[in-house]
Amino acid sequence: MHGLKSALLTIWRLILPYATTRDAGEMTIPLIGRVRLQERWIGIGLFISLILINLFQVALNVRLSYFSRDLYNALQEMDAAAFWHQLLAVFSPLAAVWIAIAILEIVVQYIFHIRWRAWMTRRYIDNWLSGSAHYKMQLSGAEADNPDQRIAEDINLFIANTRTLSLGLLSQVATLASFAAILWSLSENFTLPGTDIAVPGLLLWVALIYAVLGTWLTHIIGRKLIGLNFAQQRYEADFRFSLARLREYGEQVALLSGENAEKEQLGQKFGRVIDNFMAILNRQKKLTLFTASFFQASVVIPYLFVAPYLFLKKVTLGQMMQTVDAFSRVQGALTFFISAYTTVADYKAVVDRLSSFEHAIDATRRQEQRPGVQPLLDHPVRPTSDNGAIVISSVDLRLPSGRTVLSIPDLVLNKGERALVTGRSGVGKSTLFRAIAGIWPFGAGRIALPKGASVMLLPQRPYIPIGTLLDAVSYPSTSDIYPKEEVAHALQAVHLGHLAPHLDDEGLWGLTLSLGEQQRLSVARALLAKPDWLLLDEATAALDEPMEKEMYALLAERLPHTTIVSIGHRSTLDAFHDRRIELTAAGVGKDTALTPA
Ligand SMILES: Nc1ncnc2c1ncn2[C@@H]1O[C@H](COP(=O)(O)OP(=O)(O)OP(=O)(O)O)[C@@H](O)[C@H]1O
Repeated sequence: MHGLKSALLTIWRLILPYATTRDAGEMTIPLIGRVRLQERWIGIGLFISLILINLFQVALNVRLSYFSRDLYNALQEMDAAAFWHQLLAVFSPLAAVWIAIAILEIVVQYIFHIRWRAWMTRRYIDNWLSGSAHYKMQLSGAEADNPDQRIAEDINLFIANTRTLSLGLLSQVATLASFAAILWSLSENFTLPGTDIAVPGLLLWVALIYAVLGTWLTHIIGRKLIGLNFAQQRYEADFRFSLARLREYGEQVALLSGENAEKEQLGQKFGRVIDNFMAILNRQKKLTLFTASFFQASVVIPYLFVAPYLFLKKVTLGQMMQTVDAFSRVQGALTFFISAYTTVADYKAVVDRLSSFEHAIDATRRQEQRPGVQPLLDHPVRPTSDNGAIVISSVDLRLPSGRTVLSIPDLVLNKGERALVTGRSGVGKSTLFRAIAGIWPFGAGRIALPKGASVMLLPQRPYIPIGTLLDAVSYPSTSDIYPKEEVAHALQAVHLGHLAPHLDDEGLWGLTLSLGEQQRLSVARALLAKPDWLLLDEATAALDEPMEKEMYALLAERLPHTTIVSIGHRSTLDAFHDRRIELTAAGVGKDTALTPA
């Protein structure tokens, strides 16, 4: 019981944000035109329409059950006129309304689904990306597996199942209420078969006992499916992700002839998919054996009870057929849970996956706000400096494990001064840059940035998004921000002018461009973005020395107001900087003034 309560609460928490959003929405309604309303009212309005449609369908079913009684009675009495009347004057208009309602239901269902999905997907993407939560989740180990699957698939399934199960339940309750009344009145005077013991509403009691027993047994047999379905989704997503990753790193795998290792790993991942699938099959087999027998038996039961009365001529054929129909409807409503068990099992898995994803994001944010330590990232407001410098005071950079990687008691990076940060590999240079950029959550201390200053970081291996070359060069801005000519000029400046005619070409640019070309493309991004601070983390390490020199000269010439701080190992970099700061395990080692060439 407690489990059910907490599951319902979790579902409610997932539904609530859409039901209470104040976001503006717009919708075109036939005959009325375009309406602007808060999105929640549109969603709630659509859902209420679905409820009404479902109730109307139940009412139609009740009406049809009387049609069926009258039709069979007409047949039994060989009354042709009554038969044709029932078929043409009663059934035909009911059937026409039935069809129209079915179409309306589909349309409303689809619109409701896509609107809720669009809203929820946007919200999840926002939450996942804001404050670099996607990255910090990975770092802190709070990451929920396969976030892509949760956003792309689980939201979709959650909405589809919430709709089918809630509306299904509602229409089954309505069916139960209306047909239970019919069943009661039809079997009001029944006696236990073969005896004179009167049991009013006998068939209703039979249906009730039978269904409660069936539902309980279904749950006992099927409950393992919930965990198995959860695992299945995870294994499928792991396997898919490995394939996608292999595609991305195809060249490295081919160069290292890593295909055998890949095959082995893919085989293992797919093996898990198969093993779990077989476990599901096993469980499903037992469940189906039970539910199928249960449903087959329930076809015969009403006949067993009513047929003796028909032969004694105590009920008409029409009454018997209506009783059979009512029994099966009541039975169907009561055993809704049984037929929907697999959906419920899937649903529970999806709900768990979405809520654990939300928890992981929340946990990451809470970690940033842990009391007791002066958080490195004063999220969402970062400390600012008044003198235009980046001021680092008492900073202790740690790893996710808690181990300190670098301590810097005091370091000021002055505006306009080109600084080169050096130090042995692994000393923590990149981690310091991450902390300055505001994405490294582990550690304590204070890093103050000039108020309102924009900071851009160019890593050694630039990220190239999937899309056109224009998308790649404009990144992190969108491709409509810069005029194309400006982008083409930036490409020319970094000696990639030959790519300018291909700005609109879609391609795997991250795979086709050499690392040096990608680094130059990254410099072009900086030329376009004109940040106040540019942090180059070995961002030109793949270039030959003359080209590297040219890139630094270009940045100095085109971005005279940008302060450059570089990380690098090459001694030739000294010539482009005013100051060299050497980091050591003990903190800042030598801090030397340089004379730029
Ligand atoms: N996400 C992470 N989880 C655990 N350890 C990490 C993580 N990122 C970095 N580290 C560790 O932190 C230390 C510092 O890494 P960092 O990348 O800052 O070094 P670096 O000085 O830039 O090295 P290099 O010159 O080789 O690029 C390394 O020992 C690295 O293994």
